[in-house]
Amino acid sequence: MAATDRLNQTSDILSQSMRKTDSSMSVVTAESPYKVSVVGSGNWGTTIAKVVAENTKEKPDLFQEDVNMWVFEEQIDGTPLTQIINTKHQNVKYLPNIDLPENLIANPDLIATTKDADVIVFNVPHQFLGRIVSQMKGQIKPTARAVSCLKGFEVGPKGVQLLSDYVTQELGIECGALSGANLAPEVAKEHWSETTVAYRIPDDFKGEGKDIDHRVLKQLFHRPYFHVNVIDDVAGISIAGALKNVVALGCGFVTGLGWGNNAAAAIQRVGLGEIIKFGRMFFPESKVETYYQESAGVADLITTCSGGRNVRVATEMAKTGKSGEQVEKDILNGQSAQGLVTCKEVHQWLESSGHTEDFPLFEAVYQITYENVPMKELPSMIEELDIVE
Ligand SMILES: NC(=O)C1=CN([C@@H]2O[C@H](COP(=O)(O)OP(=O)(O)OC[C@H]3O[C@@H](n4cnc5c(N)ncnc54)[C@H](O)[C@@H]3O)[C@@H](O)[C@H]2O)C=CC1
Ligand SMILES: O=C(CO)COP(=O)(O)O
Repeated sequence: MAATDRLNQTSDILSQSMRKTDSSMSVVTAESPYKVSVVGSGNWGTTIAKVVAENTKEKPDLFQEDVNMWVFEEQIDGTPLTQIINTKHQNVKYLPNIDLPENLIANPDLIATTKDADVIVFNVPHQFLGRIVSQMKGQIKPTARAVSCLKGFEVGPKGVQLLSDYVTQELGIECGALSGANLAPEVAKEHWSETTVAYRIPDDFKGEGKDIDHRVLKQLFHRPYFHVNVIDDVAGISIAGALKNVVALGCGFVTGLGWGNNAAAAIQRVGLGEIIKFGRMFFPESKVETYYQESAGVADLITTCSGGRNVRVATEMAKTGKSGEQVEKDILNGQSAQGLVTCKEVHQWLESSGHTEDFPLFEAVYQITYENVPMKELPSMIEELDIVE
């Protein structure tokens, strides 16, 4: 490329990035500031609630300051967790040693937390979502909008469904998604990271200043340490977020066996291929570029396989020979490794749709986790099934 072309290209990139900064910093207001609630208070639930509450405090023209966070109540040394959060302003069990904003208010009553909300941010391990939304039915504002920060799928009689679509179907409100390379402990410590928010503007959009749109979502989630890109591809970011947890289990198996970085990289390579294939096969509306351009794609795969809970659980499974469920209990102190649930659900779906052989890594992870297939068989399972294909 000629030097002048390179110069022009650089100046294009710079002006694009300046436009990006401009739009993220433009003033966005609402006719009536939006009330935001968070459903969930685990490791990521509390971290996102912190992010959101910091923004609502700084933007009174757009959001009501107080953010309610629903907490699945439990006693910590005889004191309710909600009481500890509201007095000590720390979630001592799921996000210890992180100070939370005082305008973040913990509440054990799900309906009281969400009934007045204009924006509901869902952030619970996905095995609990069904029960939560069934309790919320008919109890929230019909005009509310939602964002799901969960990573997983709903698999049932209707096939495989995105969790955001499940929320929309069950509650009748538009639901987008937030997903990215975001290990909660790092975001909570305000170490810089990126994320992707995806949201489709619904047909009943009430207009700028009256309803949630991409600019409002950027204002809600973007922080100096948490950079947000807002796009339309809800399916792409949700598929990547759910399936990277399955790949991370595979990565943990080879790591725990002591096979080193080459093996871990091989699992991630195969995993990325299967993630993209899954998206194209079952959610053709998802965009392939989302997987490599967005934080929710390959970047999330890398961070999770480097240091997430799923890779840690699988590594420990390999080292101790214990089941995934047992290791989760032993090392996560009540947190969840979602790959254990997701690999089972993905298997159910692939089996019922006749596609197990198209996804040898996902299938191998399932068989190792639940059917006692030895981990050392993993390379040959991927290879043999590749040959069948
Ligand atoms: N932790 C992380 O680094 C990240 C997590 N995610 C995703 O966010 C979602 C939420 O994860 P975390 O907040 O980390 O949760 P977590 O893994 O910390 O789970 C603990 C939470 O589950 C709740 N819980 C336990 N039993 C329950 C029940 N029967 N009903 C309702 N809630 C119950 C606990 O009260 C606690 O709030 C998951 O889908 C996860 O994959 C996404 C990005 C980062
Ligand atoms: O989704 C995550 C990072 O983006 C967290 O991954 P783990 O659940 O494996 O910790």
